[in-house]
Amino acid sequence: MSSQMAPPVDIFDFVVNKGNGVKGLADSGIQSLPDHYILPPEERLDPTKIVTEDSIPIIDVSDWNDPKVTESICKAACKWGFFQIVNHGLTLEDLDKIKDAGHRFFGLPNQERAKYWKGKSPANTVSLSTSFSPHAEAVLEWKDFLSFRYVSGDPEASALWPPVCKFQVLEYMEKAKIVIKRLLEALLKGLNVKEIDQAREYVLMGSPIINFNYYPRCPSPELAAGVGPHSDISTITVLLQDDNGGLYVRETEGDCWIHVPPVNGALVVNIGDILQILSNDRYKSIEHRAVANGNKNRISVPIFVNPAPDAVIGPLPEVLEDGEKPIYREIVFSDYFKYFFSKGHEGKKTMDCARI
Ligand SMILES: O=C(O)CCC(=O)C(=O)O
Ligand SMILES: [Fe+2]
Repeated sequence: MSSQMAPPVDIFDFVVNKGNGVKGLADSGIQSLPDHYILPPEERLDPTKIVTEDSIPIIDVSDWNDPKVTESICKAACKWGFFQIVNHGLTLEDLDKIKDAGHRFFGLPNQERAKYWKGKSPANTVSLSTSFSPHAEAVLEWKDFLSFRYVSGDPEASALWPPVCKFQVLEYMEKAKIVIKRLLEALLKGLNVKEIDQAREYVLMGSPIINFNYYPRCPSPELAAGVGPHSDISTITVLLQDDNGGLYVRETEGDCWIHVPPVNGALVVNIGDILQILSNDRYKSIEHRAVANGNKNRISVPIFVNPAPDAVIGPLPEVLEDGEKPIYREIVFSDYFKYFFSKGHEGKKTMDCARI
């Protein structure tokens, strides 16, 4: 089908305004990467800056009650801001089902996907977009994403979300929620917080978002950004990647990038800006980026464990109880969220707006 179609003349209009996304572009018969996606050389991932000897920890969480598990999680959060977990309770089948659901959605014809395009979607809680902030970016990112705001038991979800994937998304979220709570309990224990009550739950995980990130096969992946360098604004992010690889994490010291190798059955966990703020910089929200693949479509499924929109975020009293000075002022999560999306990806600059 694709080779018989003429590539679009106005790329931005086709991809962004018409809601075909970069998936529509990849299917349109283009042979080379359009200028809109070509990064200036200094912004490309420099292959000489990829570290291979270091690796982020892989933590076996089969016994969440083992103090060693908590210790490994908290240590990794301080040192790397990133780790992978295995034996977390989600089965290989659970993980395959959610990735398959994402591929089904992006396998729909352009006009079927476009029904969910941002601003046109039948539901407030689901929207399809491309790149990051296409109207604010100098160069577009080679990525589409379908985003679901998850509210347990929400009737809108089963009525209006895309039928090809809605039940799998809801089922995955229900199961992942258990893992998320365990992770947060461990991480908060390391900050002297004994118990996560309802008020704390509202702040830590009041409004989770789950995405299907879709990176279609890319004509020149080395020239493009799948996702440019950024840190997540979440409390934590729990990400499922496929076996293509392509996720890189910035070294805590230095300017090199560490590949996060796909590990069968693992989930990648990273600390987001909100938990860095709550922990007054004990835990690190680390910059990362993703590249598309030259041979295959890549999918990843992050859950952004976000605070409720009106939650007020600042360093936790338990962290400051020994007289430590707060590094951040209090912010309302929805303000932080809006600021993040008002510009292109800019590494870790978003956090500066909260710094005292
Ligand atoms: O696709 C990936 O591996 C990473 C995506 C990511 O960093 C994000 O969606 O925030
Ligand atoms: Fe991210």
